[in-house]
Amino acid sequence: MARRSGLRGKQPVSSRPKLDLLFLQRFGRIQAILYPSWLSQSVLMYATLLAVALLEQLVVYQVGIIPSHFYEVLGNKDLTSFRNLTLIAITLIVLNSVLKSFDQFISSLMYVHWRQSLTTYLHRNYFQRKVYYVLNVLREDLDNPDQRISQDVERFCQALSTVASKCIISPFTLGYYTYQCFHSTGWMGPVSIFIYFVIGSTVNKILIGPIVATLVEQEKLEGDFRFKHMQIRVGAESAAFYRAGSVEQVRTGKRLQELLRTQRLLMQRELWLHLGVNTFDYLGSILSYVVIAVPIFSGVYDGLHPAELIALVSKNAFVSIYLISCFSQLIDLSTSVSDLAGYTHRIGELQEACLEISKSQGKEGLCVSEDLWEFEDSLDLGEGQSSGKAWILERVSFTSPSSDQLLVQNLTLQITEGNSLLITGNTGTGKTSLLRILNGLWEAAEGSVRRLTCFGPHGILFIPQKPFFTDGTLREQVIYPLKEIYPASDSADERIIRFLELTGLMSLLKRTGGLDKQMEWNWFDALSPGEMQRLSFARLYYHQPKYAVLDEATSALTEQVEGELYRACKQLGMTVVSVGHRSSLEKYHDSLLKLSGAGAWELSQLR
Ligand SMILES: Nc1ncnc2c1ncn2[C@@H]1O[C@H](COP(=O)(O)OP(=O)(O)OP(=O)(O)O)[C@@H](O)[C@H]1O
Repeated sequence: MARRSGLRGKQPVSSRPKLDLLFLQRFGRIQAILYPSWLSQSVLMYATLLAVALLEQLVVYQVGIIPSHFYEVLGNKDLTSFRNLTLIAITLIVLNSVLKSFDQFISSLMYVHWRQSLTTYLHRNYFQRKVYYVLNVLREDLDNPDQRISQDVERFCQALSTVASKCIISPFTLGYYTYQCFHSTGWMGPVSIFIYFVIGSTVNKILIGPIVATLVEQEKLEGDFRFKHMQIRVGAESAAFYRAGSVEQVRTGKRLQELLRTQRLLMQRELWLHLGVNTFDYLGSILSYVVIAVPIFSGVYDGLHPAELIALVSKNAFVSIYLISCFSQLIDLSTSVSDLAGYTHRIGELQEACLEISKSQGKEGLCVSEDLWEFEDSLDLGEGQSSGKAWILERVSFTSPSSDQLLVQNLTLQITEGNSLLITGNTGTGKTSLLRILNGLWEAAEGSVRRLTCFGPHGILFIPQKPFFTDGTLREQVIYPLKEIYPASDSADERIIRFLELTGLMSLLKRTGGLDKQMEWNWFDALSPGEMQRLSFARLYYHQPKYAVLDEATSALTEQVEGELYRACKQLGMTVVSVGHRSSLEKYHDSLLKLSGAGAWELSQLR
C-alpha cells in the first residue's frame, strides 16, 4: 500500500547547524518578522536607539579627549581654564551616563518588542489548523516545539539585543575613529588595526563553527529534560500510586546527565573561543601603543613642546585605543553570535516546519469556520447541512503512522442525520484512528473522505477519549472551544446551569463557587475521570451540534448514567457517532460498524 501523507513519520534530518548560508537565510527571515515595514515600531525604536547611540559617541569622544586638555591646562598652570574644564568634564560625564542608561533601556524595550513579534508570529503558525498536532504527535524530526517558542525565542531576542546595541553604532565609530587614527598616525595605524581585526574574525569564525551545532544539541536536551519533569507533573498521581519515585529519579537523572555532558562539551568548545577573544583583546591594547609609538619614534612630533606632546600623545592614544576597542568589541560578540546562530537555526527549523505543514494542508475541504471556530462563521451552513449528510467515505483505507499496519481497508460509509453509528472492535483495531480520519487529523492512504458539515455549534463536535480542559473558569470549560458564550443572551447562564444539572455536576458548581470564579487548580487533577466525562457532556449539550462524535465518552460512568446522557443527546436532536466496547450502547444507535483488525470491517443495521 502506498505511504500516506508527507506529514507523517520521520522527515529527513536537517544537516548539522553551522554559521553558513542557511543561517543567513533563516536569520533574514526572522528579521523580516521583526521589522515588517519601514514604519514599524521596531524600525522606529531602532532609529531612536541609533540616535541615542550616536549622541552617546559624541559625548564619549569629548570625555575621551578631556585628559589631553587637563594635561595641557595643568602643564600651563592655568587655574581658570582648569575650573572651567572640570565643570565641563562633570557635565559631560553626567550626560554620558544618562545617554548610556537610555541606550540600555531602549535595547531592553526592543528585546521585549522582538519577543512579542516573534512569539506572536510563531503562535499564529503553530496554532493554525492542526499544525500543533502534526508537530507534537506525527513529526519526529523536530524536537520540543514548545521549548523553541518559549525559551529559544527569549534567548534569541536576548542575544540579538546584545549584538544589536553593540553593532548599531559600529559603522559610524569605525569610520570616524579610522579617520581620526589616520589623521594622527598616518596610514600605518588604521591598516595594522584592520589586519588585526581580519585575523581575529577569521580565527573566531573557525572557533564558532563547532559551538553552534553543540548549542543546538544542548537546547534539544534542555527541552527533553523539561519535558520529563512535565510528564511527572501531569501524571504525578498515577506515578505516586506506583510509588514510582525512584525509577523516575533514575530516568530524569539520565536526561540530566546527557544534558550536562553536552553542556560540558559546549563549555570546552567555548573555552577555545574565549581564549581567542581574550587574546585578541589584550593584543589589541598593546597594538594601540605600537600604533602611537611609530610616529613618535619616526620623529613626526619632534618639534613639539613637552606639554603639547603629552596632550597629543594622550589624544592619539585615546583615538587608536578606541578604534581597537571598537574592533575588539566586535570580536567579543563572537560568543553572542554563536548563541544567536544556534537559536536562529532552532527557530528557523520550527518556522519552516510550520509553513510546510500548513502549506501541505492547504484549504482543501475546509469549511469557513474550521480555522476559527467562531460562532458567526459556524452559522454558515455547508452543502452537507442542507443535504443532511456529515461524511461520505468511499473505499477508504488507512494504516497507523510510521508503520504499514493496515487498520481499515476499502471502507465505504455515509454518516447521515438521524442515523447514529456505533463503532466497535478490539483494542488497537483502529476505532479512534477512524475518528482521526473523520476529523481530518490523519489522511487516508487510499479512497476519498468528504466532510460535508462544519465543525462547531450546529455542526460537528468531537468528544475525544482523553478529555481536554483549558485553564480558567467553569464557564470556560463548558463553552470550550468557543471564546465567548453563544448565542449571546441573558439566559446563557441558565442554559449552562441547566446542562450542569443534567450531567449531575451541581456539586462541581458549588466547589468552584460559581461559573466565573478563576480556578487556580489543574482541572485534570481536580476532577475524577467520571466528572471529566460528565463535564464533556455538559460541553456537548451547550454546543448542541447536529453530529456528536464520542470516543469512549462514557467509559468511566455507569450504564444508568450512560443511558441518561445518551437520551439527552437524542432529545437535543443530535446524531451520535460513538466508539465504545459496551453492548449497552447498541440501543442508542441505528447502525454498527465492527472493525476486526488487518483491514477487515463489517457494517450492520441495529434497527
Ligand atoms: N500517533 C500514533 N503514532 C503511531 N501509531 C499510532 C498512533 N496513534 C495510534 N497508533 C496505533 O494505531 C493503532 C490503532 O490505534 P487506535 O487508537 O485507533 O486504536 P483503538 O481501536 O481506538 O484502540 P482502543 O480500543 O484501545 O481505544 C494502534 O496500534 C496504535 O498503537
